[in-house]
Amino acid sequence: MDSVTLLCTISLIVGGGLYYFICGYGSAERKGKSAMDLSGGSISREKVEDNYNQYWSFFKKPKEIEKKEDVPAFVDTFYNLVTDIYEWGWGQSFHFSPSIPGKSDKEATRIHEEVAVDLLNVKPGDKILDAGCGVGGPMRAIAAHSKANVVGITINEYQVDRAKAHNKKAGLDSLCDVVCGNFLEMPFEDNSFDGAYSIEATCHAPKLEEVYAEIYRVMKPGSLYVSYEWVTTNKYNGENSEHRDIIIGIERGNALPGLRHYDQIPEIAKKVGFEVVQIKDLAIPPAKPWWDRLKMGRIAYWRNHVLVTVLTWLGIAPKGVVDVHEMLFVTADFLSRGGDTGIFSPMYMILCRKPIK
Ligand SMILES: C=C(CC[C@@H](C)[C@H]1CC[C@H]2C3=CC[C@H]4[C@H](C)[C@@H](O)CC[C@]4(C)[C@H]3CC[C@]12C)C(C)C
Ligand SMILES: C[S@@+](CC[C@H](N)C(=O)[O-])C[C@H]1O[C@@H](n2cnc3c(N)ncnc32)[C@H](O)[C@@H]1O
Repeated sequence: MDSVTLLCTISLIVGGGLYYFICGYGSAERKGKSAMDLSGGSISREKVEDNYNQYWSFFKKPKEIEKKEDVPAFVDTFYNLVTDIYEWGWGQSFHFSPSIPGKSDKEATRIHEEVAVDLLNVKPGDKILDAGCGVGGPMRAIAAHSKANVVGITINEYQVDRAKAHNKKAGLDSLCDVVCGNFLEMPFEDNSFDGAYSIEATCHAPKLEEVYAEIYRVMKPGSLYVSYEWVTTNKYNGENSEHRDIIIGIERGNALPGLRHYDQIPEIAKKVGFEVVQIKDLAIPPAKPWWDRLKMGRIAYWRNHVLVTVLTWLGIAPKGVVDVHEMLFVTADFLSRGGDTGIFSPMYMILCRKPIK
């Protein structure tokens, strides 16, 4: 073989390998978003790093994030920064679910979503609300399963565009609609929904009573609302510094203005007028650990870290994406520790009814 042929062969092998490493490798749910597409959502690429620093500045002045009016902007910035990385490394459903032996992560995710809508007793054609819908993974599973019309709301405009594109691609745009807005003041009529749900989203509200009251307002009397809440459990001890570190780590890596204890959830629901029909921590055994998926992904996260660093260095990914990825890397560890110690659950389920007056 002459040297030119040898060089071409080596370049082909190295190039092919690199292409597979960057674009091809990954589980089924990761396909669709490649590392080459990582962006800062609606933020222009030169401002990603600044916005990441701005996100952290909220935690330097913790009182800031207690101000109701500042929280939506802080959450919006967070989702501009993380949405692409979530889709690339997790899929279109931005939540956890208990592991199910013999089922893939994708199947376990879908089952967790279907459980929610099954609790709502909705009929085909009913109109239901998804408060904090992300890029619509749950919305599409729920619409396909129940044949209900789902209207999602998210504070993040980039997610609205992503969700609409996914709905269309899945052929579900006639059942699914998405609007950009704040779930603390929704652009919907009183008593207009036949049911409502939120999956790991209301934890972003500075005051849970405000989002519950708003969801209550738009629901028809007699209809049901189910939420999967992020909470601390009875195992959490505020005097224990390890516990405190884990919870602070979870709050900071997930744009949370402050985690609530699970006893507060039904109290708040009753305060806004709901009847509490059922409460259950879906993370409790015999449910299998929801954090197994995070732990099992560790090698892939290292690979992702290398990839994101190289892509930023080459100028393909915007500056700042490496920092965001690193923040999520650290968060994954805090979340796993929250699961291992049992002090935290991301799936405290509450089912409520708006009474018929
Ligand atoms: C409900 C919320 C989000 C929950 C989860 C969907 C996300 C929480 C932590 C995220 C991730 C952590 C590690 C990332 C990894 C380093 C990267 O290489 C690929 C993406 C991750 C796995 C990422 C995916 C989404 C999470 C699991 C909150 C915000 C209320
Ligand atoms: C972790 S994601 C979950 C998304 C979706 N439920 C899922 O499981 O894929 C939280 C969602 O809540 C939305 N959210 C947070 N605060 C909000 C607010 N004030 N108004 C509207 N949406 C909000 C975010 O934009 C994001 O879409």
